[in-house]
Amino acid sequence: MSLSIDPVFHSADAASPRIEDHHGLDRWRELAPKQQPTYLDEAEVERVRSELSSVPPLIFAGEADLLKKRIADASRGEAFLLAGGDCAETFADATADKIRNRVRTVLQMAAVLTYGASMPVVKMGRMAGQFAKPRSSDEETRDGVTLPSYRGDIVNEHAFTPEARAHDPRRLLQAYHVSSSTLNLIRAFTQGGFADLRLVHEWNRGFLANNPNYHRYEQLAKEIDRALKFMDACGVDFEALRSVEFFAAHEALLLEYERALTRIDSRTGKPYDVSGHYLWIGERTRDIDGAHVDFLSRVSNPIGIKLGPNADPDTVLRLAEKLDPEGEPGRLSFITRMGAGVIRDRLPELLRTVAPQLPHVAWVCDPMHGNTITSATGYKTRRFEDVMDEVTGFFESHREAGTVPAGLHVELTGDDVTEVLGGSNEIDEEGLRRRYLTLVDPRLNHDQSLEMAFLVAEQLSAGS
Ligand SMILES: O=C[C@H](O)[C@H](O)COP(=O)(O)O
Ligand SMILES: C=C(OP(=O)(O)O)C(=O)O
Ligand SMILES: [Mn+2]
Repeated sequence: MSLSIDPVFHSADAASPRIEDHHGLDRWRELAPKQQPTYLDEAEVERVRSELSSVPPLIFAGEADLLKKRIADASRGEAFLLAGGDCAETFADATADKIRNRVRTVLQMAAVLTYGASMPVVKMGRMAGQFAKPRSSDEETRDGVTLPSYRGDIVNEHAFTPEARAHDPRRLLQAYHVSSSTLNLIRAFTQGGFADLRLVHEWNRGFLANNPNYHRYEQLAKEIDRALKFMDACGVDFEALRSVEFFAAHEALLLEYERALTRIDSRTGKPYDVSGHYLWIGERTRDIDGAHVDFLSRVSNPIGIKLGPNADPDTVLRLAEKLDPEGEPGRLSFITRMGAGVIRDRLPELLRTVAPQLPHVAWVCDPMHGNTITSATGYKTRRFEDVMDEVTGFFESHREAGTVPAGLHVELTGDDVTEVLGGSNEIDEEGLRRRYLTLVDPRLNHDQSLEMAFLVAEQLSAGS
């Protein structure tokens, strides 16, 4: 990933709705956007909007274009996309250790998947901007007290007090600065030697040595070991494998934030949302005539759309027409999140009806959001076996339809949390109590993430 940020962005017309809006970047304001905060101090919002409109971009438009090329490769089956990270990043967890652990987990998974798929893996973090959460309910009640729901650190604080839960526009600025320092460290890690393939392989050996299911993964691990020794013997330049491309992704939910961080790229004259390389529209905000689809149709980044079990072919085709009228390779990905119980019913129909008309769109599996349950002990959780079953259903459906399974999008952390049931360490309902740290959805822990990578690598190599 290029580190140079060329002076190519004009922010002049990209900031305020009062200035002529050539690109329709403020049209969303007329479309009653869903899931937005309610700010009481409009003057403060205006100050924040104005400041965010003049801060340096977090990414360079050329990087977003490069990612489009990589996603186009994935849509053709010439690469595999791996996106992973927290459901909700927090300001408090933007520490060097936690960022390193997440990047390391994605790199470790990617190394295994690269071998399994015999293809490059496009690495992406739900990181450096994943701070805004859509919620099922506007309010939360505890012991008879009702307060606004937590909507992510960019909106309010998780603590259950009226002050903490108030929507504070200054958090938009804090989110920008935390994203900036997170992305800075990600760039340092991925360009500075931390991503060295030999190092990543050593970490994977360490994971396997301690894994109770070692025998399950032993064969693949030995093959990777031999492949690396073979590369070494052939004189492969491992120095060239010390840095990797790593892209930042988040849900484009808070349109005030995304709008203020949109700039005109002077190379092309087109608007780019420079808050992250890749932006997706969530299941709750993907209405065809809604504000989110309108806004994202006007920026040139690669875009994802979440598709739940109720997504019908006609809606999906209309979304594609609006968001990607030119059928630009890599512009659009469909992130399906159906649920293990229904993916084998719902996905094949979409693949049969939609995929032939949209051959340039990448189909990605989010096996998390359709598989959320509440444990008997009261935790919002997921079963590792359901998550894996959805992944298997995804590969089966694509195999049967003759279409390309282009990637995986998962909620994970690099730490040893106990939020998802199962995996080889057999976290059970009681075990959830030990280290349940997420503020919204349950994440795979480090070991569960790697187990997933080994299991997916098997499916990828079976399909190749
Ligand atoms: O991450 C996804 C959603 O924001 C999350 O699942 C919503 O959770 P809720 O149903 O608890 O509001
Ligand atoms: C909100 C999310 O997902 P979805 O829109 O698919 O529910 C998410 O990815 O955290
Ligand atoms: Mn989530």
